[in-house]
Amino acid sequence: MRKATKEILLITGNKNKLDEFQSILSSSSLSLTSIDIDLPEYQGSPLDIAKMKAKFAFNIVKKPLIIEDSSLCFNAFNGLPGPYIKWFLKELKPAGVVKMLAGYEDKSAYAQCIIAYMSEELEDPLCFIGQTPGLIAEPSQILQGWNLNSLWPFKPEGYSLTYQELPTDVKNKISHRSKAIHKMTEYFENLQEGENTQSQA
Ligand SMILES: O=c1nc[nH]c2c1ncn2[C@H]1C[C@H](O)[C@@H](COP(=O)(O)OP(=O)(O)OP(=O)(O)O)O1
Ligand SMILES: [Mg+2]
Repeated sequence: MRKATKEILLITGNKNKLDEFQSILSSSSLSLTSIDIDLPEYQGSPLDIAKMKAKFAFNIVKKPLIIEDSSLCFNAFNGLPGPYIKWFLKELKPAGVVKMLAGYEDKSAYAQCIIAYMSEELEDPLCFIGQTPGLIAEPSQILQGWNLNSLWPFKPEGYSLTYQELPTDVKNKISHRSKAIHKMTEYFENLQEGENTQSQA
C-alpha cells in the first residue's frame, strides 16, 4: 500500500537549506512546501533560538510549520560560535573563522541542526536535533573564492574534505541536517501510522 503524503511547510530565507531539505525528503512520505521569510537571528541557547524562530514564524503564517536553525560549535570554545556562526562568517570569512582556533590545539567541532515544529495544537514547539562531529579545516584548505557568507570550514569526521567540497549526496547522508530530518520524518510517519490504525479500528 502506498504511504499517504503529509505536507510539511518549511519557513526559511536560505535557498541552499531548502534544496537540501528537498533532496533528503525526496525518498520519504513527506512532501515539502516552503515560504521564503528571513527569520530573526535571536540570542540564547540553540534550542531556545529554534523555538523562538518557530513561534515567530507561526505568528505570521498561522499554519503548522517547521523552521531550522544551524550551529557550528567549536569544542575548544564550549560550543561557540554555535548559532552565531552566521555573523562570524559574514565579518571574518571562512579563513578568519579558521584562524580563531590558531591558539588552540583542539580543532574539533560539531555541526548541529535543530528543526522546530509548531502547530496550533502545541504550546511549545517540538524539536528534532541532528549533530555531526568533525574538525575545523586547516588554513591551507581554505579555497580561493571561499569568501561567501555561508560556507563552513568544517570537515565531518572520517572525511578530509569540507562540507562544501563533498559531493552533495555524500553530505546529505552524513550531515547534521539529514540526521535531524530523519528524526522528524520518523516522528511524522509514526504519527500517520497511529492515525491510520485508529481510523481502521
Ligand atoms: O550545511 C551547511 N553548510 C554550510 N553552511 C551552513 C550550513 N547550514 C547552515 N549554514 C550557514 C547558513 C547561515 O549562515 C548559518 C546558519 O544560520 P541559520 O539561521 O540557520 O540560517 P539562515 O539564516 O541562512 O536561514 P534561515 O532563514 O532558515 O534562518 O550557517
Ligand atoms: Mg537565520
